[in-house]
Amino acid sequence: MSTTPMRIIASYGHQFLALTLDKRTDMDASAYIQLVARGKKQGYAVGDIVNVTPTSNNQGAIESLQERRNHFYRSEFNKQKNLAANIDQVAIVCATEPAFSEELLGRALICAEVAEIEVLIILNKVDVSDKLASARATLSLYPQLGYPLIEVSSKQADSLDTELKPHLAGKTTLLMGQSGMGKSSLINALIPDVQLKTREISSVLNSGKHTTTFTRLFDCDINGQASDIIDSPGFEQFGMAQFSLSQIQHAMPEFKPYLGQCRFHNCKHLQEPQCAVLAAIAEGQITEKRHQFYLRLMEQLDYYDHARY
Ligand SMILES: Nc1nc2c(ncn2[C@@H]2O[C@H](COP(=O)(O)OP(=O)(O)OP(=O)(O)O)[C@@H](O)[C@H]2O)c(=O)[nH]1
Ligand SMILES: [Zn+2]
Repeated sequence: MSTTPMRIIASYGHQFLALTLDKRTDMDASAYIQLVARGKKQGYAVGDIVNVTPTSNNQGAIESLQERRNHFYRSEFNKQKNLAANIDQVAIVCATEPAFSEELLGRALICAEVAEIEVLIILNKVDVSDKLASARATLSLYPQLGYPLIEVSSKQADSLDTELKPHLAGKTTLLMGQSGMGKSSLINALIPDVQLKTREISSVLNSGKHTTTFTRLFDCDINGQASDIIDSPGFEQFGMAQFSLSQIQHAMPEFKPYLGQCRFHNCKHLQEPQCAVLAAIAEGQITEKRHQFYLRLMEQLDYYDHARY
């Protein structure tokens, strides 16, 4: 039997909704096809193109996955948490208040680097003026590492028009952030009727239980260009059990010029003699803060490795 290519536009646990490639998410909810994964349980992500055998009007079985351009996920031990596939960029929402976790930001940046996906850092709630200076001070490092940083307030439409929309127009963006950073407020401001659309999806996906804790894609018009925004649940952790130490080292942009320059080829940049990374820290080319971050990641990899075997 022949299969039909479809794009996954929502996922909740092991349930998926998809649309045929000619349809948009702002059409009637009856266009959504509920998918089941056949055979070997494989992880699928919002944004994946899958080949589907229709089983009834609004249902189908996933037969295979089309090759991904990229794949963004986090993982704790063997549990893989798919966030999105085939995206142009990851936008990480931070806020002046409540304070965001720089650790989680750093981890998300590593995942994006390994997956070779562009990043945008959004500082939201810049109208909270008494917290602005400290948020800016924390984030000032990241543009130096090559990550674009913009400042917005979801309560000030002009800041979205001038700062945010030009970055989103014509692109597929995964929007992520810790709970409370204002991700939903940004999406509400960007996409009209989003709450209604979310309710429709949630009724199909989760048999009537209204939940917003699923990942879903909205195709929308931004500055006259077809754009996709993928909304993901607020996260409180960011496991990276999938990576090797070398991948992490290469995912730190300021480490890159020094890798391979140490005396020992397998240098871990801990306290080895003639370590180029440690020398760069002493010269102020790499911050102490990022080295500490790197050491914490390394410790965690050791922990995963020992716990696995
Ligand atoms: N002052 C100010 N408050 C904001 C802004 N954006 C959002 N908020 C408030 O911050 C709180 C959290 O916003 P949400 O949009 O629900 O945050 P979220 O990141 O979607 O959080 P979860 O739904 O828990 O994932 C709400 O009380 C919003 O009104 C902003 O730009 N300025
Ligand atoms: Zn070294």
